Amino acid sequence: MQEYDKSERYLKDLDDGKREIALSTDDLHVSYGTHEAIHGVSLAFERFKITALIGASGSGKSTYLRSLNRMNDNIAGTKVTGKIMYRGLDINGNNIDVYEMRKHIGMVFQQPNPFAKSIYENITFALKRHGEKRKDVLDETVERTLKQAGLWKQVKDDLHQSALALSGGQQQRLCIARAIAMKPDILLLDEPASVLDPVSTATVEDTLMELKKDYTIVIVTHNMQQAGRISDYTAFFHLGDALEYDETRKIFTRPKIKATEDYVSGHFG
Ligand SMILES: Nc1ncnc2c1ncn2[C@@H]1O[C@H](COP(=O)(O)OP(=O)(O)OP(=O)(O)O)[C@@H](O)[C@H]1O
Repeated sequence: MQEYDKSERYLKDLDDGKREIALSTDDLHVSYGTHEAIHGVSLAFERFKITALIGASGSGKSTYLRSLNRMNDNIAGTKVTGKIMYRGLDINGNNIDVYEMRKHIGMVFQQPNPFAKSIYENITFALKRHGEKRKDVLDETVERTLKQAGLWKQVKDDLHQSALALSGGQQQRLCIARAIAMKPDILLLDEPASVLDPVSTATVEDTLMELKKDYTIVIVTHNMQQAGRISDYTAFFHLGDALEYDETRKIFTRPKIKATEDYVSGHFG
């Protein structure tokens, strides 16, 4: 593994007062038992932009992403310290209603994971759990989210069919529709296209480009072309640190540090 100088960090300070920051972390550390996987990462995510988290396997991208809406709370023995700031609130605090917070910060996972229910039920599940019974509101949500996820035309006549009958790419777009049904501010996606074929990947990418009009998106991806195609900003993770963070075109054309250059040019391993 290539050596690197930990002091060598080029983290663009987006939080300069000129942009609207939707979410940020300040000195975030994450440990699994005695193993610290994230060593104090401070990043700010601009509103209505797509930020890609890239880096080699095991560099901590998923661990960091999962922290952003406290999914690591579900893993026994995990400790997260540092601040996660959302709307002026440290959502890593003890007094946070995590369930409520996740309505604002939604997540889509690598494997499409629709419930074994109909397309309609998948999308309306959380709303109904929150007490919404009005059919017109539920119908409107189903249509709106499926349109935003680019799936409406394909499934509008089959809304009461099982979601499990959809293709992998369609299932993933349904999971995106489900994630936006609660109208979150922020969408976290952990390699949402890595198990999909190129055509489905392209449709998911198109969907994300559409969604950034309304949502702030943070996406983990191993696919450099994908990061280059869809993201505005890119953070390069290396051995549990964010080493470089800048506009994507700069990360890909003029990275400031060698570890980033090696990774984006495929010379890293
Ligand atoms: N649930 C867990 N329990 C213990 N250790 C974990 C757990 N999840 C991740 N780790 C460890 O944390 C470190 C970072 O892993 P993480 O999955 O966040 O990296 P990653 O960059 O997302 O990797 P990949 O690209 O392979 O998904 C690794 O050393 C990994 O072994």
